Amino acid sequence: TTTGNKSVEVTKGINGLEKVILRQTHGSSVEVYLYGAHVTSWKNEQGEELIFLSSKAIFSPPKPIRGGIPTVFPQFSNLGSLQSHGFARNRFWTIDNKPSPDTFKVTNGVFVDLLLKPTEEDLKIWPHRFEFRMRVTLTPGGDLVLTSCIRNTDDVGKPFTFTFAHHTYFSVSNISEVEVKGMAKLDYLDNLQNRTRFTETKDTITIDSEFDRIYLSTPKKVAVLDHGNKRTVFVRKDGLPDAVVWNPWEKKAKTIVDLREDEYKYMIAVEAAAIEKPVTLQPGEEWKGRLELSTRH
Ligand SMILES: O=P(O)(O)OC[C@H]1O[C@H](O)[C@H](O)[C@@H](O)[C@@H]1O
Repeated sequence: TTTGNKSVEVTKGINGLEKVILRQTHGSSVEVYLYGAHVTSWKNEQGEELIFLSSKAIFSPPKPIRGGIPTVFPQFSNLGSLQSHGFARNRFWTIDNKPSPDTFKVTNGVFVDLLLKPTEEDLKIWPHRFEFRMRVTLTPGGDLVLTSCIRNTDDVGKPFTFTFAHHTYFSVSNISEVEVKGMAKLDYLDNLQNRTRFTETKDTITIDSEFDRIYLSTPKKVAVLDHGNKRTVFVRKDGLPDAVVWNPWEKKAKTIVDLREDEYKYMIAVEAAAIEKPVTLQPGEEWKGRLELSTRH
């Protein structure tokens, strides 16, 4: 355990892209790139990396960063006419130094507030004015919390509808050592079978081939156990009823240019999402979502 001061540092990351480093007194840290509001690192107090980042990740716009926590908005996957997973993950966000005080609850963690607003170019592909604020917090105990607030700022009276995911890639010792708990008896849409709906029969999910499912209306708490390094990450979520579980496995991994061939073994994506029931916002309305990742409880 290292001790130091808690801090927020804005610095240059890979390829000169700006990133923010959050540090807590007991040694935990988080890194988030302004490009995509993309978390690329979360370390516990022992300095262990909890988030998977591809060794072949391309930090070069417009390519989204492979690994970390991409922000999927306003469209999950190909469920619409936009590019896969929408555009929030490959836009430059800004640091919001003055979020309105009622946007996020006061916390005693270290945090940074990020903001995305559509450009005129964005409005051509998705004609809706919005403000997407995301607060990235590292709590005193080393938990990572992402709080999102999306507001319809359209003044001509048009609602809009979106799907959403925090596409979290967890770092694991080996995929064969991993269990995901919390999906027992839930319905899911299988992305590998045209999103056909099934009901989960197993209490615990283990993965030994390509896996790509949207579990529907899951509990607020899901656990990702890694027996290889005796670590469990607890995923807590609010406003994000669904959970995507994804591993490309060997064959699909070979088709992903920014993933090393064997790296599918060292990752699992467990994504807090709102997919089955898209969110609609009337002008002036806002939506809030929350994801909390913890190794302690
Ligand atoms: O390659 P990307 O566009 O980043 O998508 C990566 C993956 O994201 C989600 O987990 C989807 O369920 C998968 O079908 C998709 O392959």
